[in-house]
Amino acid sequence: MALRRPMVAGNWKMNGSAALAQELFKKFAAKLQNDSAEVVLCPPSIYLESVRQLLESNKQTLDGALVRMGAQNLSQHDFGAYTGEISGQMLKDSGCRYVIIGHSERRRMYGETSNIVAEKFAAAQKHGLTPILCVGESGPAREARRTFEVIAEELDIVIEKNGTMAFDNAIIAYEPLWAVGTGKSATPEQAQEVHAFIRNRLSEVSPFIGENIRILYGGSVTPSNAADIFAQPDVDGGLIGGASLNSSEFLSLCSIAMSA
Ligand SMILES: O=C(CO)COP(=O)(O)O
Repeated sequence: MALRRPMVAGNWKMNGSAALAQELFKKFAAKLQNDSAEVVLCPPSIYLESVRQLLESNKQTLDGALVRMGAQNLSQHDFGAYTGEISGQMLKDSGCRYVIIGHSERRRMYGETSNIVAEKFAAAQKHGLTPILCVGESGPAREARRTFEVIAEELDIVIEKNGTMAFDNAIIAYEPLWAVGTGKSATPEQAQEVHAFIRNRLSEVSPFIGENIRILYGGSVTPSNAADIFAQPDVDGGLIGGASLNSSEFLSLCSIAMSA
């Protein structure tokens, strides 16, 4: 059995504040005392510096806990005339270890095609960031029994452009669109089924990667449904939206992951 350390990553989306970061760190210092799960904060880019400073100033109190920082997006380009964009190198310089790639909100609302997602995946790795690649089917696709087809397509484009070995340093998040922000999470069985499919697909090319890659579930995770979802054999934690904005709920989710 591979030892995959569970991860709880908070995707704040366009929410939160420097004050929320401070509140979270106060609770981390009191309650996060072991490294059996990894905790990642992905605030809006403008707050990365606040979180970086909090990570730095809480080094002692967080001793034993693994708290890290990620961004929500990056440019596929290295530099240049791309107004409003942020490069992988800039995120790396800001202290990020992770970056979310291909979130359904970006695919849907900002025209990110699977090709762009694959380029962003490459850009992240080029600059020493670990991509958290989001995949997931829409409600109609699930109803039409096209879930596996959609997931396979989204994965395969990234594999084709970057090679399977690129997944040696990546995380995948399964986020069904019908569960994101709807209050209706996937059942533990639905999540397990898709996670196993993703793991098997990667295992076909590299059993090592299939066995070791962490696959997070995202979509309406709360402290009341997390334990059953995180307990599934192929679920390695969660990518949390709404509940990551409430420090008590987020801390509960971290504790649940630590005992999963
Ligand atoms: O999109 C998500 C995380 O990236 C999930 O959002 P919710 O937890 O708010 O459903």
